Amino acid sequence: MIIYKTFSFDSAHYLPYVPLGHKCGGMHGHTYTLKVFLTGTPEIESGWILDYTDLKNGIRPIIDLLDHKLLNEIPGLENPTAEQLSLWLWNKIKPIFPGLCKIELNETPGTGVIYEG
Ligand SMILES: Nc1nc2c(c(=O)[nH]1)N=C([C@H](O)[C@H](O)COP(=O)(O)OP(=O)(O)OP(=O)(O)O)CN2
Ligand SMILES: [Zn+2]
Repeated sequence: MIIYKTFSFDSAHYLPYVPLGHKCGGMHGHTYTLKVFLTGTPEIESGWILDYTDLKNGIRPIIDLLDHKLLNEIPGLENPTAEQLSLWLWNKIKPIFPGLCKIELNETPGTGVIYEG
């Protein structure tokens, strides 16, 4: 079974390696949406895989590293494409929640990345 929780954060970025004149070369912002998926078996006593509140409390400090920040200034995010941000998020979340099986990161409502490790 898989549970998930959705998070949102606002960040600025620019993409340093796009060709001259590309719209993403200049600084701009996105409201990112992150869905974190955990796989597991519901415990007999609680009936859940993990309390959503514990998931929220574990992910929140990671989101706080990104929210209202310039992503390019964060170590490991010097080229903050959605793909690189997904990898960065995976590497932060997996040690805390080993059941992590997928993340879905939307940069705009219609574009995003799905990463399954
Ligand atoms: N594979 C990727 N392509 C692009 C990325 C990325 O991270 N991975 N990022 C960008 C830029 O961040 C850009 O801000 C987003 O581009 P786009 O989706 O085109 O955004 P728009 O809001 O302009 O979308 P429209 O649907 O055209 O309005 C670019 N590419
Ligand atoms: Zn962008």
